[in-house]
Amino acid sequence: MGEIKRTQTDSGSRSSSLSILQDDQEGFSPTSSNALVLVQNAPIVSSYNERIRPMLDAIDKLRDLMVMDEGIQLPTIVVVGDQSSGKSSVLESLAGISLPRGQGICTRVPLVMRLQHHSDPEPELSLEYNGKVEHTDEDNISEDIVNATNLIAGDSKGISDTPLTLLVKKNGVPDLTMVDLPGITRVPVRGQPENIYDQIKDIIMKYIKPEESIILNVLSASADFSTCESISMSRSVDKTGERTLAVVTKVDMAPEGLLEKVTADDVHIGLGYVCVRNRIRDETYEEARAIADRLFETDPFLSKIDKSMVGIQVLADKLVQIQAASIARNLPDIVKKINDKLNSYLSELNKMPKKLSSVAEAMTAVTQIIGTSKESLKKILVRGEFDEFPDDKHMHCTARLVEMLNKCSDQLHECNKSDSKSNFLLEEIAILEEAKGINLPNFVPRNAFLIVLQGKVKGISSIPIGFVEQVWSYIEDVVLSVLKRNTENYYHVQLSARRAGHNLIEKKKERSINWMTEILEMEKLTDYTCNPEYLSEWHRLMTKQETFIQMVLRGAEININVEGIGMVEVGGLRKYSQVLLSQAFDLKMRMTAYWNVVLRRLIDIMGLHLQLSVSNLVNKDMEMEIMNELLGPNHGGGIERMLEEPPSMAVKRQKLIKSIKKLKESKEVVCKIMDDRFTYADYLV
Ligand SMILES: Nc1nc2c(ncn2[C@@H]2O[C@H](COP(=O)(O)OP(=O)(O)OP(=O)(O)O)[C@@H](O)[C@H]2O)c(=O)[nH]1
Repeated sequence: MGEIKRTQTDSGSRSSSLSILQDDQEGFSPTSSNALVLVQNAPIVSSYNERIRPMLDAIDKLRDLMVMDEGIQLPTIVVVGDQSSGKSSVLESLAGISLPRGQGICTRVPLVMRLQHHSDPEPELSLEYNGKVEHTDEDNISEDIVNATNLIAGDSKGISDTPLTLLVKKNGVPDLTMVDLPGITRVPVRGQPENIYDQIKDIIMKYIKPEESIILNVLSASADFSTCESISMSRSVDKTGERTLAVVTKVDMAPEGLLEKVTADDVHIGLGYVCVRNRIRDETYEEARAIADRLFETDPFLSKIDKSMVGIQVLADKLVQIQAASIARNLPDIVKKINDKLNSYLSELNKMPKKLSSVAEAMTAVTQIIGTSKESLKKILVRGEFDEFPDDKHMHCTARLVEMLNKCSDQLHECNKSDSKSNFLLEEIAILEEAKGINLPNFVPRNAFLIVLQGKVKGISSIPIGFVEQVWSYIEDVVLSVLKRNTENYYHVQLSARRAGHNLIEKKKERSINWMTEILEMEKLTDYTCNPEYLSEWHRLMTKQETFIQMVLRGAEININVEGIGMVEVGGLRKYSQVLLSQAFDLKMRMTAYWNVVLRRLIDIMGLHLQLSVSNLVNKDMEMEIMNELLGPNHGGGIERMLEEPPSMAVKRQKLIKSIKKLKESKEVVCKIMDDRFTYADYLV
């Protein structure tokens, strides 16, 4: 049995170092399962180990917490190599335990191997996968790994990227965490999918891409390194090789020329080469170690290789140092990333709406939503304050509404002017001729005036109706967008508010159209105004009547400028009698004076109606409609439904809570070691 050699330190402690030696011959028991043994170290080495261990433990804890899922990469030694290059054999030698070995694909899932030295002579081994922990021992570990792999990746030769963690607590092992990955193969064997190469490559790339990863490239001595797939993969992510270390296995099978190969370093391995001869077949670790040592001492080719480049101990030392340096280098950044992520998730969670847990809370939320929406709408629709939407001109409502009203007014006035200048008085004459009766000739018949008036009102009626429709569709737009903004966090209220908003505006629009139609009917029915402007304007216009008629009858002019109308053609009027022309002129001037009054009356009243409707909408109708939508008999249960979060929101909240929990635990882990007064730079190599 190999033994662990210890001596008392000055302080009497029995702490172990990383120094790994092969058992010497004296006192060596061949039954030992340990390939590596520890000797008591100088205090400086020992303290180095004691300081590194907490950092490694912290990183391992972060790995267990799956902090990598949050996009925080951890320093990891990743073991890659072409199929059967000897990856598992190297790990076995480092751990002193049996792993599944053999020809063809053995490693089919990422195997996270955590080696931890512990003082108890009894090793403790456990496997963790799919959220469970299984305890095992050295005799069964190989078989248990195979079984666990089968459970994760299936019984055939398929692979999976679900990791399997093997924790080895054993006296004398170096404190190392490494991930063994499936070996690269181009040709699928029976039971393997056609794209096996791509699958393996994807897993390997995922692990070796992060800058924090150290690549342990396992190369068979007999292989041409430059054609190894694992070399081309590692070089694709680490061009200079600064984070790649090469282990050359099977040196016993191809010793010749190996020295030249590793010294030439054609493939740019920045962290250097270590040549090893692994345990094969049923050799014990001790036998294997002795054979390896002898080989590097006596083989004519291998003995020429510098001793700092051969043997498992050298590999263990290098790995521990590289690992420590990598952790020390990356730890501050990891701490920062954990803090940054945690803060950003916390603020995201805080920004999310509070999850409603009772009807009272839901009612309060609805009241708040309605209150806020009312205030916003009062500001933009009634008071003309647009500080909530400074850059969105569409929401500067009072300005937009008055523009619509002005446009409507322009259209109405344009329509009035459209009386053809060439048909001047002809329409009036035609109506007068049909409205004549047995009565005195110098009275303008009222029915003739009403006929002209009705025609004119009919002619413009589509303009105010169009205006009403345009205004309400604009208000609907504004109201729905304010409601949407204020209900964003309450899915069901948003739906109800939207429905309520739409229904309400439809009702208001219908009322306005009915009202407008009634106004137009009123205008058609009666010619009335108490506005004195009508009479004064008519009088003013009538002062030109005599002159106009004389000019027409004289026949000297074809075009005459008529006050209030402009230039008109009069050639066709000469044939009519003076009485008829006088009546027609009178009728025209009455209508001109009165029409101005009608148009102003329409525009004024449209403006006032609009203000009243908007004010009612904002101050009472909207609240009533939304409440009715949420609580009314047809849509009961609306408030209860508010207690359910929309699925997307619930998923997001759960995800955030989970990530925050993970990051808080991670923060605790790193805080603990940051508190210990390490100077991390001390560990940089
Ligand atoms: N002669 C000799 N054989 C070795 C050495 N290292 C490994 N082998 C043998 O090579 C074969 C493959 O070794 P593994 O350790 O299973 O290789 P692997 O890279 O882990 O294999 P996969 O994970 O399946 O790709 C086994 O039969 C080992 O015994 C060595 O140094 N010398």
